Amino acid sequence: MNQAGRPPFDLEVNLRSLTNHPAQAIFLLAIISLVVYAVGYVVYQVWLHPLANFPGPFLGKFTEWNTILPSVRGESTRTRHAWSLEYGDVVRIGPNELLFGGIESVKDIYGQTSNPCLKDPDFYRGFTVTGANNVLNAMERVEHARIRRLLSHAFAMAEIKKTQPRLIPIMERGLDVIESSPQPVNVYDPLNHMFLDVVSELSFDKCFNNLQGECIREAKYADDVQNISALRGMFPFVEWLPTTYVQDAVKARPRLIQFARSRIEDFRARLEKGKVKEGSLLKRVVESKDERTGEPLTDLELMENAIIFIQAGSETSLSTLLYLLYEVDTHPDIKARLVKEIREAVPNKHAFPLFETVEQLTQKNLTQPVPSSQPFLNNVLEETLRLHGPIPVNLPRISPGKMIGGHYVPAGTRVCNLAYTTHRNPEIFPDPDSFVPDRWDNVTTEMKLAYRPFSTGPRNCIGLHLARLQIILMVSALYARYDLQLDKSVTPEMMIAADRGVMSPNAKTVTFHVKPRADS
Ligand code: HEM
Repeated sequence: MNQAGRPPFDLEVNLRSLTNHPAQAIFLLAIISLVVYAVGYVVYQVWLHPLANFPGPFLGKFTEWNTILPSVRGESTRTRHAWSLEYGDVVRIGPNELLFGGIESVKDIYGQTSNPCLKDPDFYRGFTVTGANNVLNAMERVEHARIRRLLSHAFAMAEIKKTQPRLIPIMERGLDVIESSPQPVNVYDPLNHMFLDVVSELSFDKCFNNLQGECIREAKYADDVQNISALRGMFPFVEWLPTTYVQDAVKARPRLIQFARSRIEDFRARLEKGKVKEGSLLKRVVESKDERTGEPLTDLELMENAIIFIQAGSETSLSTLLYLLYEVDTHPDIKARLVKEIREAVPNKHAFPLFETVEQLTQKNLTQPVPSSQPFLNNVLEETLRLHGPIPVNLPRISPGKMIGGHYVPAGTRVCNLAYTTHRNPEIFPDPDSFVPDRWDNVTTEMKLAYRPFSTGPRNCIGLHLARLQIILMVSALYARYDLQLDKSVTPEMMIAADRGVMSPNAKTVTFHVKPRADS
């Protein structure tokens, strides 16, 4: 007996007892192997892995949960930004994942190069409802280029301008709903419906009519499905989770497919009868043939792309417009300048402006070198997109094995550079958290590199002209027609962005007093 009153440890006796109880022995062996494997795994990941020399949070060196948990909590973008501030320009945030924060790496990750970083299939494969490819989720360069070529003509600014006779009546309807609502009015819902109506008109060639209370369920199917797209890609088993959020998305998918299919069939039927209206985006797409194969998009591809336009093109524009109105209203001097500029360009408060009327407010005046006399609306929009662009989020790519931002990154490593971080670089954008439209009077090379609300390179936003046109038209029409005043109930906390892939005001409540313009 030892001092504690226990018999001394006898290895031979213990081993003999294990041989007499094989089940216990197997269990013990399994536990020991597991512990050895776990210790070996952690030692390898932390000290011997090819990414071991990059700094970063300790958990991230050996577990994906480091990035998964902030995503599930809707805190992915702000958490990643905080890591960049804490650890520097290159951070190892996952076992096989690097987060870049400097502008040098932007072109290496997202730019047009002979050895590009392609989209991460684990992330993007969930962005399809039928399994067919669309322009957002096509991973391979050749396949993506084929779809993009077929779509790009329809999305060129010249074509987008031609859609105005179809868009403006929808926008007018949106204004009517806002104006006729009891005041003050939460503009979130009518503007959300309006952008969904606009994008459905262009994508399916038939408006949802959300503003009139139609197709609300169908628009929600698209939203529900989108909520778990990225999660589905990374964890295919997520659909088994019995939470309402996930199960709503699972139920919505077949309904969305059925709805989209019927809309495409309806479009085909109208096309055959010559009943499709002019300025139809979908008509342009259907007419496009691949210059290599001579083939157009298949009906399944048409459907997939139409759904992606709805998902990518509504909440993004909505969020940008809401933040612009909020920032302008909370900066009275900026509001006075912007309203004056718009009312001078659009003197008739009863007419809805055409884009051509206000376009000069969005372009630099090259004959006028005095910065302070540059168009102000453009600066206000750029500054809104810098601070509140709706997709400054994780857009993961895979390194093919190359130098990125001055570091060699092995093939297969997941890489990303957040626009959220480059948009807040204090050396490029002094006083980065303040809303300062005038900073866009003097655009430096660094600002051009850092600023990418629509991303950059071959996978940048195909809808950027449409986004700009509809936001500029709405801002111009709102300030030309109305005296707007933010209601006191709207607090900065309510405007903090919810982060669900698209960032938009979390409270979904942005209340304004909207009165017809007082002056003549
Ligand atoms: C202010 C509004 C918008 C912003 C800030 C925005 C931003 C972006 C960004 C950052 C990307 C890159 C996504 C990635 O790499 O995964 C993107 C891609 C895309 N956007 Fe937008 N977007 C806006 C509006 C629109 C609109 C109105 C549409 C169409 C109706 C649209 C359709 C798309 C599509 C289809 C892609 C995928 C392009 C590709 O991979 O080739 N977006 N957008």
